Amino acid sequence: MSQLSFAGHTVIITGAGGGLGKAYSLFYASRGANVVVNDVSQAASQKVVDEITKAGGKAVANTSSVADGAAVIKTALNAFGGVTILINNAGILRDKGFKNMTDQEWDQVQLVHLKGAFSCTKAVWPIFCKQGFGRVVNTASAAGLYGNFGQANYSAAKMGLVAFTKTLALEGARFGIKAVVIAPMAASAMTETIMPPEMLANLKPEFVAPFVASVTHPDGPDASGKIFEVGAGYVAEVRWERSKGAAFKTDASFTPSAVQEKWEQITDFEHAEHPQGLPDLDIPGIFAAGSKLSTNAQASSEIRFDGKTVIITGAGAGLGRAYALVFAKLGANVVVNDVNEKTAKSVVAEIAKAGGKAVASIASAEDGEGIVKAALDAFGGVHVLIANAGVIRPNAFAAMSEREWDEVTAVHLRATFKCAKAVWPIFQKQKFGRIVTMGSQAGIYGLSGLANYATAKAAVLSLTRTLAIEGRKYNILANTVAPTAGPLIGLAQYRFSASDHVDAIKEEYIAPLVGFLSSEANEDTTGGLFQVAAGWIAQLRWQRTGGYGFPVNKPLTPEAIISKWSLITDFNDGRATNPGSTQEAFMQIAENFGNEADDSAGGSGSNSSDASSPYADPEDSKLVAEAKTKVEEPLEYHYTDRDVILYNLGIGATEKELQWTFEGDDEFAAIPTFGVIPQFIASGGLSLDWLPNYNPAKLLHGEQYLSIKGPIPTSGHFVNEARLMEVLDKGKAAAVTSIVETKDKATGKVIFENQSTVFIRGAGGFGGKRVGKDRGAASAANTPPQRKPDAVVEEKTLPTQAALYRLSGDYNPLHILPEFAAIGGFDKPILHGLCSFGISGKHVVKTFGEFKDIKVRFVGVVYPGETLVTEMWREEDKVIFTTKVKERGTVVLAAAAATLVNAGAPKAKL
Ligand SMILES: CCCCCCC[C@@H](O)CC(=O)SCCNC(=O)CCNC(=O)[C@H](O)C(C)(C)COP(=O)(O)OP(=O)(O)OC[C@H]1O[C@@H](n2cnc3c(N)ncnc32)[C@H](O)[C@@H]1OP(=O)(O)O
Repeated sequence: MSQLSFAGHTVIITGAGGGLGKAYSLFYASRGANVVVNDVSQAASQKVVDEITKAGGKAVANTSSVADGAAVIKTALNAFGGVTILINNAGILRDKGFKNMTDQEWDQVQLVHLKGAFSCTKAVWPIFCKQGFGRVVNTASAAGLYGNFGQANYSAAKMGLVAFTKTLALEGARFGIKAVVIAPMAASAMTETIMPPEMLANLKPEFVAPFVASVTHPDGPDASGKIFEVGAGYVAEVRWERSKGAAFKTDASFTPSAVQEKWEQITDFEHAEHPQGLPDLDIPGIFAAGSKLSTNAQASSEIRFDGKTVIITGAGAGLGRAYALVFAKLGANVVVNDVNEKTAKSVVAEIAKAGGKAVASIASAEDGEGIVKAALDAFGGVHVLIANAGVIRPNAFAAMSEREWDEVTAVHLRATFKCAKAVWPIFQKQKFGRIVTMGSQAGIYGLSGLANYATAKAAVLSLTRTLAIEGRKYNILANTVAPTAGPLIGLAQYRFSASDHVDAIKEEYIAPLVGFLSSEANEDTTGGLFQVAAGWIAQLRWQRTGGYGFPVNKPLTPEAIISKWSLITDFNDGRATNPGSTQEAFMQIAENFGNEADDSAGGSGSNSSDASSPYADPEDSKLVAEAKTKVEEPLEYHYTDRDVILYNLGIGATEKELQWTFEGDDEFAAIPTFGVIPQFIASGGLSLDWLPNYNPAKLLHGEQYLSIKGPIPTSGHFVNEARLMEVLDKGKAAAVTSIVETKDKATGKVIFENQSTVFIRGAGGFGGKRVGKDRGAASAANTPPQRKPDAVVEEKTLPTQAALYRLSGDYNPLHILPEFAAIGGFDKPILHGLCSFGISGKHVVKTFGEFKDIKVRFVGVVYPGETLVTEMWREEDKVIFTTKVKERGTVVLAAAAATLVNAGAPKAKL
């Protein structure tokens, strides 16, 4: 297709001074658009504007807060006379564990993300409606979709924007307005801490901008109301998936215990459905089917709440009242919160009359502390929070006032936050707590006329998910229930006119689910979202298409995205998944790291120089020959006693071995295998992304050879010179050997030579040679002789061994991050090859004395905590050895040997 042009369009991009916003600005400008670069930083926005104008584009800066949308839009009107596209991108982070999150940290995040998107969209809306064209892109996040530890505020805001977008799409359709929401994955503070730089390079904002351009162009695909995850060249669509659920007879046997009894059926996704909007339920049909069922079976022990105190906000009427009555009937002490004193007190009286225990708490639901105090004063504790309070201020988005927006978000969202905050320390301390929050179908699917309500309800959902994540280890379980009940909400959602249906949407049909989720009988359901109506309960989860991974070594374009649209949006091709957490979602994106186009090999040649490599080989393919010519900058390594001790400890030296762990010892020294440490930044940093299908998670250390050419100082300043030495094509895998010379910076004397081979699974098949050259001791087969070993040393590694060893410089997440290890194909993080190498090398030193070189092949993985058994055979000046894992009886180090310094004087200090 021909290049999409944005000539004649004016695009407003908020938060455009850096990162994604900047990438969007540059991209739109490069395609002919007028760009308004909004950022509160004058310097940052002006810099982007300058960059655009210098390149011949058109842009102006705006520095207003996004909460003042009118001021942002005014700049577009003044400079360009109109606006056609709005990208709500501005955002801030105030990450904090929930326990320590302040009101201010909560409010600031909501202000920028939610109120900012509302305000800017409100300001463009009448213009879009009038001109019959408009595009809005809102920025969510994986944290919003799945919840994320330490981001209760951010997750909530981001998920709020999902339902906001869906509602805009519904309301905008008849005006030619389309709204799309993306969850971009781009390099951020979060990923920086867990990803090596070569992985971060995959998360460039330039992989997101073309997607945004594609869905905002008038000729782009219709993605209105849809959700996409975008990053690292990977694009996939996300939608809700709902279990078929379970039906109940709506008589007195519809209890929390009846819900427990059918839990498996409720959460069975075998015949899942994919409703995309409202009305999605045949409420009268569901109700009629339920009434034909026989009495509901009950779980073996009845769910009761004796001795438990339950806070219910907004409990003076409707759903809250129904919950209060059920909890009281089941033995709970109930705190009936409501702003309306009369109704709250009448519910308390109703409970008392039936022999139950309840007190009223007359307060705004935002007064979490006050409500909790009422519970403590009356009952001395609190165990369950049902965050139910809500108001409804329906209005078309075009007419919705700021006040209507603020009131709804305050009562639904801020109040839920405040009440959860108030119960949290109590729940944490007593290691028990149940939280049920109220979602809504409007929050799931969006709903015309309820932009404020839908947004707040979706935000509550992700706040709850984050509470579930953070609360799990304290036995605090948090779930969201999306009820269809009550004349107000139920009828608003289903637009029933006939009063016949009022029976089907009774509030008491929601309470049994809320009761089960709040009970001790619920031992592990947390972070869930349930739809419930008229005697039917189902669970929802996300479903994501298999998506499409674009090559990461080529600039991504909107045209390329459009050409793969059917793959990006196909939920039925057998590749769809159900990510359940931000980490899982990220793993799928990370699989695209290293996805390179075949024709890229040796591509622009920008990395190569004409200099030939000392390791050039006529049998090398062009790809390998070019890679070998690259000359790396020398890398310095500076270390002290402390680094030596840390390394020695990392390979199992003990407090009794003072020569290795106490800098004041007369014989204080590095264990000789320390020689692999100074060079690691150089060999480990060699770029391998020129290999086809290179994926760092699939890299394993294959072999190591270390030659010690001078005494090892206990502190020093070295320089490393690294080269690519050999690249072998092992069919499915590539084996790449580098050589590094480590010299003393002051004297230039070579101290160590290392040859390291890495084995990259899935990166073979590029047509290189298969068998390497004889590299002497570095590639020797070192077959053990046919006799029993001369010495055997056994050592149990620590479960924390990899966590400790990595501090010596190999921060590869494979050794610490379960998600990353999973991408590599392992159940859990594995031990560094060089850690096992060091431990076995230490066994050789302790048994036979110092060595001047050592070589191993890593033939099996070791898990931290396993026992290593080094079997050694003395053969003249060599010690040949094999290392096994005792627990599994597998060989992990083979073809291994060390050449002794003083072959005549074996030292047996075991
Ligand atoms: C300091 C420098 C930078 C280093 C960066 C390192 C970063 C670190 O953080 C990473 C790590 O520490 S990873 C942990 C340590 N390593 C391991 O645990 C790997 C253990 N080994 C294995 O799993 C397999 O042997 C495995 C997977 C390696 C091979 O198993 P298979 O695929 O079953 O191989 P196989 O069929 O037996 O052989 C295929 C061809 O490959 C050659 N080969 C096998 N093992 C090799 C190895 N370890 N190293 C090099 N080549 C190896 C075989 O000879 C065979 O070649 P050919 O087909 O020509 O005969």
